[in-house]
Amino acid sequence: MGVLPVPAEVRAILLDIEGTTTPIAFVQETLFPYIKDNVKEYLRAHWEEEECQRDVGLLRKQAQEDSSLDGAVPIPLESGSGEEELERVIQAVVDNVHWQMSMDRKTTALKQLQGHMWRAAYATGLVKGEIFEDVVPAIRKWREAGMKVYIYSSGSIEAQKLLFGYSTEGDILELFDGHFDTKIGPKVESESYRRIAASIGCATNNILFLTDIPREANAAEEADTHVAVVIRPGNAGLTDDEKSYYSLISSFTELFLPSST
Ligand SMILES: CSCCC(=O)C(=O)COP(=O)(O)O
Ligand SMILES: [Mg+2]
Repeated sequence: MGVLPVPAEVRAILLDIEGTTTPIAFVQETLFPYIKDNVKEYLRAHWEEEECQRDVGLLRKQAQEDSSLDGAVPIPLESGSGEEELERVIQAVVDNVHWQMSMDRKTTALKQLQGHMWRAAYATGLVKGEIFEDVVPAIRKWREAGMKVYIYSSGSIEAQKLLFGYSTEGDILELFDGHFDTKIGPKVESESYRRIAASIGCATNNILFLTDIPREANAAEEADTHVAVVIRPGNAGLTDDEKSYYSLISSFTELFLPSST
């Protein structure tokens, strides 16, 4: 097992979810198929609700922005009433969601709808958020050492809270000082990390960001945030250059805090 000393100026640890706290397989093989299998039925059941209409509005706006992309699926406005017209629009939303998911897009519009859909899956016990076994004990230790701990995921804040609120380790939301999603900006843009630091009330170099994705690590580093790339079973492989450039950990227990005994 390696040891990665945490720089003394670090006051907060910012965690990615998929591939960092949580197996990619859980997201790709449990959470995402639930959306694909249930989106049509969900839209039919919730169509008249304000939240659902807001989600559809966001998806429609995103579809307009995506109109020049290969295979993009537009979402028409409902023109008139009737079952057939409603089914036509719902089918367009379903096709749009499937198209976005086929490319694992991280748009806020898609992530908002997914977060709302997962509510029922978690609340009924159909799904429990999977977390690597080193995560909870390590976070408890960091917090005892005075470290703040935040989540930054492309999954919506609501989806994050469901995953950790209904996790295999129980409700562990108390372990986090706050949550960020793509509403603060995409994870591959350095400005997002400056906004997160401003929101936490610290400098970017007071933060250590743990992620499985080198592009995200690169964006954070450009903003002067400390980074380590996390290697977990099922994560995409790294190039030799990435392996030699980034600090790497395969378990949260490998982080060594200056105040750790
Ligand atoms: C937090 S819920 C499911 C995860 C998700 O939708 C996603 O896109 C994961 O992205 P991450 O930024 O956590 O790698
Ligand atoms: Mg990730």
